[in-house]
Parts: sequence; structure tokens; C-alpha cells
Amino acid sequence: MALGPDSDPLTELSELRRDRGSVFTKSRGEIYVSDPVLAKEILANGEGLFREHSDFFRIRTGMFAPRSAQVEIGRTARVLLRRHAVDHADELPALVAKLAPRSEWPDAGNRLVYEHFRPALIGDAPSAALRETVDQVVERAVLAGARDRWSWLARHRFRGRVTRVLCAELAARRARPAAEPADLLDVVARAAAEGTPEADLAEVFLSCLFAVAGSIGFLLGWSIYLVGTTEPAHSSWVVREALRLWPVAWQFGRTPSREHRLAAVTAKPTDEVVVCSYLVHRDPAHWSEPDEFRPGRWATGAGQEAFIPFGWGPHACTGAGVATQVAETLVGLITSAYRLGVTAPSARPQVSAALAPPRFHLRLEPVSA
Ligand code: HEM
Repeated sequence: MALGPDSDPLTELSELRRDRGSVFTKSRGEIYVSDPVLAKEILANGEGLFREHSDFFRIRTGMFAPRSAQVEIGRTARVLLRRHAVDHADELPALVAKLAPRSEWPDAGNRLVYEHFRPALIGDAPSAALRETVDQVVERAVLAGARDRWSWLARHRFRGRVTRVLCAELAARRARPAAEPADLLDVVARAAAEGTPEADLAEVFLSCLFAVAGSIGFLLGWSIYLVGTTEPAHSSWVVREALRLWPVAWQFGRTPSREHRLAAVTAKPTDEVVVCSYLVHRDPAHWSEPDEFRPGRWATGAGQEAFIPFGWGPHACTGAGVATQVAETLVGLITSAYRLGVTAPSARPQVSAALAPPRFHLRLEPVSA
């Protein structure tokens, strides 16, 4: 299919689904799935038709292992982040106040979420090198479009520096006697099997950083963008509807373990099967006006069977609860204290591994003014 100048990957996928049905081959070896029932079956992997993994633990050399360490990291990260969110909830209004009177999004949302969770990620008193390096990762790799501002060489050198700093920190953490993990660096260092290279742990820590500062930040960005361009609504409905319409994690890849049929398509071990939450969430058989932002639809539970923003089955997101909770709290704080003015040069999402909102300016006017 030839793409016109206004086409983007999401429009292309919607058109392919319309023309070819709910399971289609996009390019050689790449099979897209948009049927909600089939999507959940693939992610649940009850019959073992796919290799067992999630995108979260994908590292340069393959998959971070063993599974027991993955599960332990997911569990302890969830506990630690939830505790941090509860213990530090009273700091959020001051962070929100810094957004007034004008802020630039989605970067402002990523920076706010990162600032809130920084102690849970790297500790209360990180060394200057650690703090500066992780701050720079957010600026140079987490923010939407940030990577494109640097040359390949600059990115390569920066990656080397990040790996060195994180590996040294993780080695020091592993050498300390085991205690309750104080931050996500500890979580990753403690859960790792003996002999796991620090470089692998650094990559898993970076996945956590991207999930917190990137994914929660983008979810906040979408929620503010959508509510700011429409009508105020209940914050939990706004966040859920933002997750439906523009799922930050919009595709999850799986590798078939043996040849089998997926609807009318044959999936082979050399193929990649892509479960596309973006398409699942716009399935007209499950959602009325699927392309419209209608937070009120969440007043009832209708449509939930076609809603997988955090994946599904054994690899579903362990941070889903805390991510949703924090986004709802922030949306509630912003919309109850201020009238929102959103202006965006373009309404097009920023599409990469994560689905980020368009760049927009946010003007906040106190409701009491
Ligand atoms: C809006 C925020 C977030 C979104 C949209 C999101 C989305 C997802 C999705 C779709 C998956 C499944 C991937 C797959 O099946 O291939 C996943 C897995 C995972 N997420 Fe999140 N995530 C978010 C925040 C977080 C946070 C804050 C954490 C905490 C560090 C986290 C930790 C994990 C872990 C550990 C897994 C892998 C689970 C496993 O394989 O057992 N996520 N996430």
C-alpha cells in the first residue's frame, strides 16, 4: 500500500484492518492481530503456541532471565512504587503548581512524573554522577522525539556513559548486604541471579525508568490533552478513555513457538505476531464511536472485553494499578484547581515504540481567579 504525505503508521494499520480483516500480514513476517478475543488468547498463551516473554524484559542480547527474577522485579517494583505514591501524595499539588501559568507538553508531564518518582527510582541521596546521568536519560531518551535530536555518534557515546555509571552503581548495590530494597536500582540488583551481567540489569532498570517517566508521563499527557480539548469529566473516566483511544503501549510482539493458524493466516516461528492494542481498542464491534473521546462511556463497564492497555495474561503490567492511580490523581488535581487552555500546532500523535501525544501548550488559569 502506498502511503500519502498525510499517512501515519496508525492510519495505515486502520486501513489494513478495514481492507484485510482483523488478522493481517503487514509486511513479510509481520502479522497484526486486532481481534480482542484472539489478542487475549495470544497474550495468555494457554496452549504454549508462542515463546514465553513480554516486551518489558527484552534486552539487547535476548530476554532477561530467569522468569523467577522477572516476577520478583515486577512484584517488588509494584510494592515500592505504590508505597512511594502513598507516602508522597502530599507533594503532588506543589509539582502541579509549577505547571502554571504555561507549560510545554508532553515533556512537562514526563518531567513531573519523573521528579515525583525520582527517589523511588535512584534513592533519596544519589551520587552526583548517578543523578546527572539518569536526569540526562530522561531528557535525551525518554521525552518524545528526544532521540532524534542527537546524532548516532552522540547517542552511542551517551549510551556507553549511561551503561558505565549504572553498572558501577548496580555492582555496588549487589555487594551490599541484602536488606529491604530502597529504590528500583535495589529491586533490580537484588532480584538478579548470581552471574547476571550488570549490563543486563542496567537495561532492566532503564525499562523501569521508561515505564515510570515515559509511560506514566505520556498517559498524563494524553489525559490532559484530551480533557483540555473537550469537556471536563471524572478523572478516572478521562484516564481510562485516554488509555483506550491512545494506548501508550500500542503493540506487543510475540514469537510463535511452532507453526499454527491465526484466523486465515499461517504464523511461523520466523514471524513476529503483533498484538495491536490501538486496533483492539477501536474495534467497532465492541465500541460505539470508537474514534471519539467519550469519557462518559466508562460510567458503565461496557466494552471492557476489548481493553488491553496493560497487556493481558501472565505478562500483564505489574505497574498498571499505580500508573492509573497516579495519572488519575494528577488529572484530578489539575482539572479541579485550574481552567485548562490547550493549543496544539498539530493533532497528530508522536508515534514510536510508545504512543505519545502531540506537542501542545497548556495554559492554566486558577478557577478562583
Ligand atoms: C502508563 C503506564 C504503563 C503502561 C501503559 C504499561 C504497559 C505495559 C504493557 C502493555 C505490558 C505488557 C507487555 C507485553 O505483554 O509484552 C507491561 C508489562 C510490564 N510492565 Fe508496564 N506499563 C506501564 C507502567 C509500568 C510501571 C510504572 C511499571 C513499574 C516498573 C511497569 C512494569 C511492568 C513489568 C515488570 C512488566 C512485565 C510483566 C511480565 O512480563 O511479567 N509498567 N506494561
